[in-house]
Amino acid sequence: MIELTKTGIDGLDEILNGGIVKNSTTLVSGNPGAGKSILCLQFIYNGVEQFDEKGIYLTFEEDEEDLREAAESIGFDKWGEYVDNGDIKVYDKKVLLRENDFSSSLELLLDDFEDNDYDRVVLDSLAMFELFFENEQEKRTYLLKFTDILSQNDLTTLMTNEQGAVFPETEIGLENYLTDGNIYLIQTPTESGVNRYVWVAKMRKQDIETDIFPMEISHGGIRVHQNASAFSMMSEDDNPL
Ligand SMILES: Nc1ncnc2c1ncn2[C@@H]1O[C@H](COP(=O)(O)OP(=O)(O)OP(=O)(O)O)[C@@H](O)[C@H]1O
Repeated sequence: MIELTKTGIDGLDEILNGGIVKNSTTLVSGNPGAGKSILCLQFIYNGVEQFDEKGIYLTFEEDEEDLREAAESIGFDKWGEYVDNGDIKVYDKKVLLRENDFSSSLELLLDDFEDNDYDRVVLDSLAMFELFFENEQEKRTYLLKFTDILSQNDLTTLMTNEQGAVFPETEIGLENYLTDGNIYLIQTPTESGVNRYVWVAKMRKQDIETDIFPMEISHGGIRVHQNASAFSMMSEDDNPL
């Protein structure tokens, strides 16, 4: 029986057929503003709030204070409280870049994994590997090592991946092979704002709904509509954007 980690995100667990496979690494791809960070914050926040599961958030883009502000402004009101009491551990760019090579950061993390019983990890973003390694071969080796360590420590991980194009690119990068799951967040501009969609393209060992489903971002985070018509039925006033 495959164990699943629920995201707690309305509609997403349903299209994932229950949740993300436990101990797996899933790539969350999308262009800027598509909602990658919000999905990841929500995954970690819901872990503590709904499932009593501790989480680690690794970010190279922001510092802890900014992340706290972003989380609380979207409605994850107790984010700061959870960080302060240790249910959520944030490794921000100040901490991660203080170590100037990846092995030192990795050791720091390993010690923490051993000392604490975490369940969920977010890495925002995969582009950090570009920062540490210029050499493609070295990048691959460490990425593989990193995903192995995560899985050995029973961690369910989301990694974000910045995409240039609005629609998923057809060229499949190495990171897609190294990860167990692939979630794409897509946004398309409309006259009044933007339409948002989620596409779970892959989830190893799981029978998933591979259609593209509409989603929205509003106070409280992401909600996925399982019925494609739900989005078009929303009135302009209901549209958060
Ligand atoms: N309270 C809110 N209500 C509606 N939409 C919101 C709210 N807060 C943020 N958003 C939307 O969420 C999007 C930001 O999402 P997020 O930061 O997760 O994107 P991202 O994919 O991580 O982008 P980047 O790669 O630039 O960090 C923005 O497009 C913003 O319009």
